[in-house]
Amino acid sequence: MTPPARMAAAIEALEAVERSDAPAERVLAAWGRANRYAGSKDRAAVADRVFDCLRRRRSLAWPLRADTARAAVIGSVLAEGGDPAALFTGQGHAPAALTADEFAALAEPPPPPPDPVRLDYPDWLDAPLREGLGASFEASLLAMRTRAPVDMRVNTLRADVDAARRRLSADGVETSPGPFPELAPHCLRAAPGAPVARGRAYADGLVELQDAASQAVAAFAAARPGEAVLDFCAGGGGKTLALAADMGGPAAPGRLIAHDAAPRRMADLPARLARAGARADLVAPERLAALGGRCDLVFVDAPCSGSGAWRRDPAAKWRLTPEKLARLCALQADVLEAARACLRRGGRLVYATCSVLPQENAGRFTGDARRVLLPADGADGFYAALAQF
Ligand SMILES: C[S@@+](CC[C@H](N)C(=O)[O-])C[C@H]1O[C@@H](n2cnc3c(N)ncnc32)[C@H](O)[C@@H]1O
Repeated sequence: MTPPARMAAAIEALEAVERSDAPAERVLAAWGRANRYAGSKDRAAVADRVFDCLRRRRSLAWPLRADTARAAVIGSVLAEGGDPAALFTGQGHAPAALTADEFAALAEPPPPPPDPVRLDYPDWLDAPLREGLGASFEASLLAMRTRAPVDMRVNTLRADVDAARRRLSADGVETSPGPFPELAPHCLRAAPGAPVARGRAYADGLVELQDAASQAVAAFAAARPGEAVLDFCAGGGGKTLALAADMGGPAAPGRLIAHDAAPRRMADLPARLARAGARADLVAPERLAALGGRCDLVFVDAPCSGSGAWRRDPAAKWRLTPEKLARLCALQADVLEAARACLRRGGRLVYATCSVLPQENAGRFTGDARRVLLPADGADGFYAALAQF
C-alpha cells in the first residue's frame, strides 16, 4: 500500500472501531480479513496509527476544529511533522483531498485546548480523574497517551530473572528491569511491540506477558504455600499464574482455585497453567457455594472501567459512560459481597482494579492496607486494598 492508501485505510479502520463495541484489536483483525490486499506491514502500520489516534483522539483533531476520524488522522500526520496535503490528495486510493475548510483551519494556529482535549479524556471524567490522580493528574494522563512497553513476569517456577533474560536475549528480545523492582521483583521490560510471544522463552513458560502494576498487585496479596487461595475473577488467568508462582507451584502444599462468572473467559487457563508448570482448580459459578467460609485469601480482580490501562485499550476511554460506570460500581459491590462469603474467619480479601477512578477504588473498598500505582509511576494504573476479616 502507498502511504496515502494507508491513511485512507486508517480512517476507515478508526471509524469501524468507533462504531463498534468490540475490542479494537478484534475490529482491526476483521478489517484486515476484509482487505486482503493489505500485507502484514500495512496492517501493522494501520493498526499503530489507529491506536495512536484513539489514545490522542481529541488533541489530534483539535487543529482541524472537527471531531471526526478523518480530522484525527490528519492531526496524526501533522503531529509527526508530515504534510497532510501530500497524502490527502484524492488520487488513486488516497483519502479525499483536503477541503477549503481544512486548509483554512490548518492555516490558523488553533486556540489553546482545554484540559480534556489537551490531555485526551471525556469532559464528564474531569472531576473523578483529578480526584483519583491527584498530583500526578497531568503526568498520568500524558503517560496514557503513549504506547505501552512490553512487560513480562519471570515465572519463578521455571527460571530466575537472570536466566530468563539470557533466554529472551537469545530470542532477540532485549530487556531491562521493570519500573518498581521492590514491588514487582520479577518484572522485565522490553520495547513496545517486542515479539516476546513468538520466542522460545515464552513458549517454554519462562515468562508471562503481564504489566508491572498488575504484577505488583498480585505480589501485594502475598499468597503463600499451604494456603487455600481463591482468584475470584480469574478471567484469562494473569493473576492466577502470578499467585501460583508465589504459592510455590504444584510441589508445594496448598490449593489455588480459579473462578469467573463467565467461565469461558478461563478457556485458555489450563494451557497457560501447563506451560507455566503451575496448578489451579477451575471452579464453575454453580460450585462456588462449596467454598463458603474456607479460603485463607480471596483475590478480587474486579470488573472495572479499565481507566488505568487506557494506554493499552484507548477505545475504552471514549466508550465509558456515566451509566456504564454506575453499573460497574454496583457489580463491584455484589462481587465483593460474594467473595467475602468464601473467606474463613481471619482470612484476607484483596480487592483490585485497573482503574484510577475514586468511585471504583477507595469509594468501593478501603481495607486496612493499600497499594496504589498511577500511570505516572511508569506502568498501568492499579488500585489494591487488603482487609482481614
Ligand atoms: C479485570 S477482569 C479479570 C482479569 C484477570 N484476573 C487477569 O489477571 O487476567 C474481571 C473479570 O471479572 C469477571 N466477573 C464479572 N462479574 C463477576 C462476578 N459477579 N463474579 C466473578 N467474576 C466476575 C469478568 O468475567 C472478568 O473476567
